Formats: sequence, structure tokens, C-alpha cells
Amino acid sequence: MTESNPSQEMIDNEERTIPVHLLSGFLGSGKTTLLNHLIDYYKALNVKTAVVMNELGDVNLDGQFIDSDIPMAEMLSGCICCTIRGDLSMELKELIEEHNPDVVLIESTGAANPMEIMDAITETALLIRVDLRVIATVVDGPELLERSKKGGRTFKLMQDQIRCATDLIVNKADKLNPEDLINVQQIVRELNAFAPLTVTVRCLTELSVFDLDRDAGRARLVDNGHKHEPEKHNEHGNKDDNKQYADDSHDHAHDHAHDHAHDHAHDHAHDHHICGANCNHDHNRAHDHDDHEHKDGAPYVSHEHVMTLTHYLPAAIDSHEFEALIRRLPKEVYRAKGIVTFTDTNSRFLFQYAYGEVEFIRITPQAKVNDVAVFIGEHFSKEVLLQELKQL
Ligand SMILES: Nc1nc2c(ncn2[C@@H]2O[C@H](COP(=O)(O)OP(=O)(O)OP(=O)(O)O)[C@@H](O)[C@H]2O)c(=O)[nH]1
Repeated sequence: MTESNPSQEMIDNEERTIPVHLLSGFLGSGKTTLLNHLIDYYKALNVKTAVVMNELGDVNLDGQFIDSDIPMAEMLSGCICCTIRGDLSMELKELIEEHNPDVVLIESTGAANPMEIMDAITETALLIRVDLRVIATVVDGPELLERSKKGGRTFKLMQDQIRCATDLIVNKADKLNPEDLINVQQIVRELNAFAPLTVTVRCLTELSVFDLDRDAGRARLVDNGHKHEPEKHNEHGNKDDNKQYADDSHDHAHDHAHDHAHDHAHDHAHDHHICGANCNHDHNRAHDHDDHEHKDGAPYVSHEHVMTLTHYLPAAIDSHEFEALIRRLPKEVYRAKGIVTFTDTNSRFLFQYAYGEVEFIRITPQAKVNDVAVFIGEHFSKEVLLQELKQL
């Protein structure tokens, strides 16, 4: 980041602790959009950034559009909060040792329970000096509102993600009328009264909360025991909010760490545990075995109901037929993305689908990329969808 003589740099590298920021939020909420803003932000500040991207599917489409200068670890075909959680520590360690970044950004899958990832990052701290700083949860405003009316497991997961945040971004404000926007903020505030909250369109916001010279261990310092009155908070998250955190957390951090160690079902490195706002209560619930299942040997899995279909398209397809297929996707498919080549145009397209809205972006890949479509949802028929895709 700053110029120094080589021997000083060696000492610094040996001793320094690498800040890690976790980007959480439900499928399609805008995590990659935020990640891209952050990469640009750090680039402008001359901060060397490394990225860990996690996808449930077999391909990392979002990663293909990240500057090739950015060191990146891709963790595919599973979720770092459960099935491939054990790999996160090693991936992080290798990434840091190989590239010596100033900061690491982890984008989790939208189905991930951030508390489990926090534990995994904490385990990494046993291997290498990392410090979880910001847990930014991107909230899909319209989707949260919809899910809050229905309840269910997906809503519970969204609640977990909001509760654990040190910073909240209520995104897709362009799709909410003023009344609904207030309702969404109320839901979020009831779940997490602590974290600074910013309302955004395409995650465009001031990013100083991610500055590296801010207080270390911020995520750890957030108090969980007391709720502040929502009206005391600036909805746009200014520095006063952050000061409030540090002051409050000081009094209660110990209590929380103690409670947590007792409540947690797994035997992780609790001395190092890092938690965000309100995690204390939620941990008890999150580990409630009546609600959730454990896989053999794997830690708690909060999203077994989430399923993916990855289909490589063998040839170019008709754009109208494809768009029609996307538009009639069952509501159980809430996220789809991929790269397609159309017979009726000369270009390739990245497509993004989230909750009924589809977007096509013309692309010119620099490297060889396959035509592929990934679908994520709950209990949809993979066979039916596959059949439709093959008929294109
Ligand atoms: N209308 C609208 N669309 C948005 C906004 N932010 C992001 N999107 C779109 O929503 C889709 C998903 O955005 P991503 O940033 O890829 O979301 P994500 O959370 O990384 O998605 P996953 O990796 O699948 O979990 C894309 O088509 C974005 O262009 C917003 O504020 N408003």
C-alpha cells in the first residue's frame, strides 16, 4: 500500500494481520455488484485486493468478469458455510501466502449462513493472521418484503444474514415504492438495530466503512446483548453509528463470547469467535435441530432445500426461445445466470435472472468461456427444466 524499504516490508508482512471482509446476502441481492464496486474502490486507493468467490454451482460466472490482476480463489460446487467449509481456511491461507494482499473480500453464496462462515474464518485465524472486519449483508429489498409475508426457511436464512451484519445495504430501492421501502427498513431494523443501514440502487454507496485504517476487529466488537432504539440510528450509516458500536461492544463483548461458547453446538475455536449484531440469540435458534438437519460429518446445513442445475449449452440457441424459457421459469427458481450465444445475433450475452427480472448484457470474453446456464431455487423439477433446455 505504501512505499517502504524491502527489509521493513518483510517484517511488516510477517507481523501484519490481513483484514477480511465478508459479503453476505441472499441469492441475487447484489453481492457481486458490491464486490465490483469494492474492487474499483480499493484499486483507486492502491490497495492490493484478493477475492474468494463461492458458488453453489460448478461454474463461477461472476468471477470471469473480475479483472485478471485480482488474485482469486474460486470455491465451487458447494457452500463455504457447510459442504466445503473445511476448505475455506486452506484456500484463504494459500491465497494470502501466495499473493500477500492488503485485504481479502469473501463473497459467499446467497444460500450461506454467515455465522458458519464466521466460524470458518475464525478457524483460519489459527493458521494465519486474518481479522474479520466487515460483514456486509446486501438485502434484496423487494424480495425480503415478499418473503416476510410468507415466512418459511428462506426468510429465516435472510433473517440470519441480516442479524449477523455489521453493515447493512438495503438494495434494489428502485423496485420499491416509498411505503414499501419504509416497511423493508423496519423489518431490517427489527432484526438488527445496530448496523449502519444504507439504502441503495445497484449497491452504489459510500464505501469508507471498508477502509483499512478503521478500527481492527470491528465485527468482533459488535455487542449482541442490547438493542438500541432504531430512531437513534442514522439510516445512512455515518461515523457516529460506528462509534456507538465500539463503545457499546466494549462493555458486553466478553459476556457474548461466553454465552456463545456455551450455546454453540460445534466445538470450534470459540476463543476467537467473531460475531455480528444479535448473533447471540440467533445462534441458539440456528442450531435448533428440530428445524434443521445435519449431514454426516458436516456442520449445520441451513439451506438443504436450495438446489442448483448447471447445464452446458452445446450450441448457439435462438434468443426468443431462450427468453421465453426464462420468463416462464417456475417461481421456485429464483436465480439463474449464464453465458449464451444466440443464433440470431453475432454476440454472446451474459444473462442474469433474479425473481422475475431478466437482464442480458453483451459481452466479449477475453478468454475461452463455455456457454452455460445455472439455475438456483427450491424444489423445482430439474428434469423438466433440463428437457426444456435441451429442446432449445
Ligand atoms: N433493479 C435492480 N437490479 C439490481 C440491483 N442491484 C443488482 N441488480 C441486478 O440483480 C442481479 C443480481 O445481482 P448480483 O450482484 O449478481 O447479485 P448476487 O447477490 O451476487 O447474486 P448471486 O451470486 O447469485 O447470489 C443482476 O442482474 C444485477 O444487475 C438494483 O439495485 N436494482
